[in-house]
Amino acid sequence: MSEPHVQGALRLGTRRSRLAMAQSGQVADAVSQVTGRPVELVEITTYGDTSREHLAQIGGTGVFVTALRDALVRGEVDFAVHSLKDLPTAQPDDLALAAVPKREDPRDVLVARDGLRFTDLPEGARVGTGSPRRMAQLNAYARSHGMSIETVPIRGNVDTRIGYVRNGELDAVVLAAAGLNRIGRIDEVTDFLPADMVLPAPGQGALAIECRAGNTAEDAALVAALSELDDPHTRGAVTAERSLLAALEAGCSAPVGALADLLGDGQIVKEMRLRGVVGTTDGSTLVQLSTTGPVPETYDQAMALGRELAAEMLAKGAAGLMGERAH
Ligand SMILES: NCc1[nH]cc(CCC(=O)O)c1CC(=O)O
Repeated sequence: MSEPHVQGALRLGTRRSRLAMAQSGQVADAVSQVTGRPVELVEITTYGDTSREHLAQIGGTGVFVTALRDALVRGEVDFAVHSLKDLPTAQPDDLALAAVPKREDPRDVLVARDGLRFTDLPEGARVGTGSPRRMAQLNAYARSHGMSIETVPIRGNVDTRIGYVRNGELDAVVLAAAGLNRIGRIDEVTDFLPADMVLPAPGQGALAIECRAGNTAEDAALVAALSELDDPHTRGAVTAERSLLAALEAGCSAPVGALADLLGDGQIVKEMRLRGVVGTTDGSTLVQLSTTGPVPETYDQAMALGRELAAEMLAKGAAGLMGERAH
């Protein structure tokens, strides 16, 4: 049940987690600025928040998103903020991805005991992550560098995960830099994992602002107002990354990493590079490829880059490495 809302206020549907509240609060301020209207937060519980199952088992795709989308479609809220990496690649017709604001640091990070960096982890170190993508790449890195680590499937919110390190159950956990930044805990990072070691999830570090697609004049006006918060560079990059994911027919719990970035000579941007990886969680097999093309001028061109890389990855056996569960 939502409270009767303040006259003129926009209702922002949000999950209750600290991360969701932090990112919704930041977007609420920005939306207030561009629309001149107050924004009120409406808390919504999603299946991903209440289920104790491992994400990979409950299917991953969309578990954090569905309840927010339902509230949007029912008209209980006016817009929602998602972590883009949690958003399924198929966009429902009745909803619009009105804005993708400028992306934060897309990297994964390590929070380890005693300030340890990944390469300093001792023999047999227990590294917590519920993500098959992170497991695959960290285990592959460890194998090829003569390290022995044990990846331990965990889940829970950011506080819970860091708690496993603080209480000594695990030597380290892997998280997204962006999430830690947003909740003010970036100081606890002991190692920023470079993209050539661990490619982040497609869209990691970016937010998505979603609203109804605009069947009424009011909805259309909101799409237009929210689109002022869109960052075209971020949107181009995440469009390529998500196109790769979609073309691999993988969901957000699949072991797929992707990152698009711009390559240049000093200030002159020359090309967009898209890197992608898929692998088995034990790290014994990885398909990791990169492609470059002209900086896309349209989202169709960005999508074409993603599809092109997906085709190359599929030709190298990527399909056989997906659909695998966390354990
Ligand atoms: N799957 C949960 C989730 N969704 C978005 C983020 C972090 C913020 C982001 O990537 O934008 C996280 C936590 C994490 O992976 O550490």
